[in-house]
Amino acid sequence: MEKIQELPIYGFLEQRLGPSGLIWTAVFVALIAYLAATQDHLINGIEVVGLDGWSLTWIKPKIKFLTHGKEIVWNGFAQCKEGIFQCITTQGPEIFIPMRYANELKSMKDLSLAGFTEREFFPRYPGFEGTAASVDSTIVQDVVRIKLTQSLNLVTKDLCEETDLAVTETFGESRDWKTTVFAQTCPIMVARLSTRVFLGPEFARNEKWLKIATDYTVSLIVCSRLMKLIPAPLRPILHWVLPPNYYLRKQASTARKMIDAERIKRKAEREKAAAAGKKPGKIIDSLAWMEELHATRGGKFDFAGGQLGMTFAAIHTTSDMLVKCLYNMCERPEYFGLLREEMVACLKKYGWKKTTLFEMKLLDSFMKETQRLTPASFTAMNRVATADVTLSDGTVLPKNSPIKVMMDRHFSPTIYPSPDVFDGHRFFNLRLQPGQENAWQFVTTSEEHIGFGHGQHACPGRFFASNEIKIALIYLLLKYEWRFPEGRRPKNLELGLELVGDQSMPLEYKRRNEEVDLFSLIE
Ligand code: HEM
Repeated sequence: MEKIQELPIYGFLEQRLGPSGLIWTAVFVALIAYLAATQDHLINGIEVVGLDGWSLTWIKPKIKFLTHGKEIVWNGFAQCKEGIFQCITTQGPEIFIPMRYANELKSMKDLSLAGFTEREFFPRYPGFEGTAASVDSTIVQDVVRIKLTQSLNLVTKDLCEETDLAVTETFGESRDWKTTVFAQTCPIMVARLSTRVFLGPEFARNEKWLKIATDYTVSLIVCSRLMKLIPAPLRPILHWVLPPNYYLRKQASTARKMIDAERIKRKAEREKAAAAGKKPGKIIDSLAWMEELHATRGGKFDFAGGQLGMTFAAIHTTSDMLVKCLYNMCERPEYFGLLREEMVACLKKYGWKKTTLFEMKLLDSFMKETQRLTPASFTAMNRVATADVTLSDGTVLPKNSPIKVMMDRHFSPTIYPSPDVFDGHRFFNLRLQPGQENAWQFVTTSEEHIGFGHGQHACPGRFFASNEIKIALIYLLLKYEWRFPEGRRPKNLELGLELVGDQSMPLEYKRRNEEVDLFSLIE
């Protein structure tokens, strides 16, 4: 300190600012230096696009990305060699890679999805347990990939039963036109259907749980976005005082109490059955599968976090797809007749089976086309490189760099003629080509369609989601007529590269006579 006091500048500043002003200036300078030293740096060797100049915290380009993300990324793709570039997204500098690399990237062991989750969804902070569970263990992924997918036949009956109840309770029996903001009612309906399979009928009808199941995802996304805007060194302090984070912690803690109580109840029932020398009744739901995998694998596992994680992955993604499908049908009402015809023919022929849903190929094509043009995000396969990764063209993705694959091929005229035009029959027709029957299903991922990602981490819940969406649409279309109110069309919300179905669009609906008695078909 004595040395500093000897400097001529010290005397000058003390005279100008006074002793307390001097201390505040020193604190301010130290903070700026700290922020500059800890901020994300541009990635070496990768072309930069969309940047107007250097910035200390990237706050300006981060905000610009929220409003102009798609434009920045599409321009970068057109401008840069091999279409690979970096730009500042809401999360700092990230590398964008065209879809033709999807096969090359899909199983690279040095590209980590957990690394992306760490970076994007803050699993180490309280309240974010829903993302921590899938970073610290693979139980959630395996429950979905193995147990749920193998049990699709078993859970179809439960799904139909719950959909029947939920749709009737939500939309009623009126033969007069009524109005609903479907994007608001849909997540609650999807939460109920999914919860029936994740946690059983009691939870599916428990309003407290359904509120958590629908709200937690929204809270988690809001908190993650907010945290991303805050410079990294300030996050460990500021997250405690941000009101959305407080709400997120509260939701996670309520979920924990409910899941813990359910586990205790199930354990007591197992013990009671054992004491009576009986075999405990078999429960078929995701909590039971988590218990089963945990018992064989051992180690620590957060069951409440696991359930929140499933909810986070499943509900808003599925609901958004349903909303966009129904908007696309109202936009092209001729499809209502065509789709109903297919649904009725399949149901009459097969009843409620997994094959019934597989045979609804026009519906499947309509869903895949909806996802091609209006995916939840215009990028997928989000990863972080855990070592330097060299691509076939020689491009090096440096260790620790975050990467995203752009959905550019979804809009390529060589793969999809008239790519900007919605064609509900597009994938139906592609599947008619010899040898292509399974290549263009809604659940198939490829270098030409990455709506569910691709490769090792491709969405394991897509088989369940496909069935759930089809069953919901069967009930919604066979039981009700749907239309847009006069003169109104939905406007999807674009935020960065994300695309959410219009949240305030009213839809008109009225009860119609279904051609088959859906309830009596449930075996
Ligand atoms: C239409 C609905 C859905 C869409 C659009 C969707 C989309 C995605 C995407 C794009 C990924 C990342 C894939 C990648 O990085 O390669 C993903 C991962 C995942 N999804 Fe889905 N998803 C949906 C429904 C579901 C459902 C219903 C579940 C659970 C039942 C689920 C569970 C998961 C899980 C656990 C992961 C992480 C996989 C891993 O860590 O390897 N998703 N999903």
